[in-house]
Amino acid sequence: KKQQQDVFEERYLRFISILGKGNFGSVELCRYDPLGDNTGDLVAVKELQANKQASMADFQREIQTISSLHCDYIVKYKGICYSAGRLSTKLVMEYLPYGSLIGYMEKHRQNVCTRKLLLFASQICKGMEYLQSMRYVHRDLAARNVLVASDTLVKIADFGLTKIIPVDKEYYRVTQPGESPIFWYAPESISELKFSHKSDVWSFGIVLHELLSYCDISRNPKRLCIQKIGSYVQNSSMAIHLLNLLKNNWRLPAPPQCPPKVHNIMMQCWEFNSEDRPSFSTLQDLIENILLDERE
Ligand SMILES: C[C@H](Nc1nc(-c2c[nH]c3ncc(Cl)cc23)ncc1F)C(=O)NCC(F)(F)F
Repeated sequence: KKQQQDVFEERYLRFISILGKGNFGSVELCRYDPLGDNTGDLVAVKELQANKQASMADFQREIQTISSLHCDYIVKYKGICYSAGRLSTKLVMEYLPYGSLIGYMEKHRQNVCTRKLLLFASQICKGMEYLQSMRYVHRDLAARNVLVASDTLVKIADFGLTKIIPVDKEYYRVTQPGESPIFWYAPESISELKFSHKSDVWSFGIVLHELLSYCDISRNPKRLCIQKIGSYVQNSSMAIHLLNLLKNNWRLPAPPQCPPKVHNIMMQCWEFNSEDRPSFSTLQDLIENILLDERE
């Protein structure tokens, strides 16, 4: 179905603030205010940083991806803005006022109970189930790429690394690693740059760990892995050290006060062999069952 508003005119896009910097672009908070009376909508506008090496083709693919997604648990595409001056295209998305999950947890950790964490987890699971149904592999599922729409709704965002699985294959193999977030990567992604729905499941397990750790910076996956590996190891060989740890069955330790049933789900997502990992629909049921079992 056609978006109700596809093209935004740059002259009505009022810059308010920088929301953050992504893989190769920055996202700004703007008000789209054609009437000029501040009654227009707040929007999140992503643009390619001109100097960045990432090609326009990658950004066009990101726009193609997000504009094809229609799901309550995925950040909404609103349209594009052709900025004449800079010959560049801007991606216009809905603005989620509560920001990224990391920032939200830092601020609201006190009044977020385990049930709320599991509600967020099941919503991320539903978003990933939808993404899989569209044959997309996210490749960068992490708490930093989950946005909070309200106290009871989170959405998956940042499709900059998302790829489509070819119909005749089960996985996507990338050519160059890029700035890879290896601490969220499945073993086959680290060793063979292979990405599949099952490697997204591994990353979902890491996100579950982040949620149950309330996105505590002192317990974040990168920090815990480096503590185990040793901070003297330089980046280039960090991947091989992490891979060996995973081969020897080391996994992230259960977060404090993490219910055993939830830690058990994480461990299933972290099965070394991708085919032994649950699907997102199975994960959905596992999480729902915990929510139902532990109803007061
Ligand atoms: C680079 C941008 N970074 C940030 N964005 C926002 C944000 C708040 N509210 C938002 N509403 C819609 C969007 Cl697209 C972003 C924000 N807040 C802090 C950030 F550091 C980003 O896209 N991050 C990936 C993801 F969106 F998943 F968090």
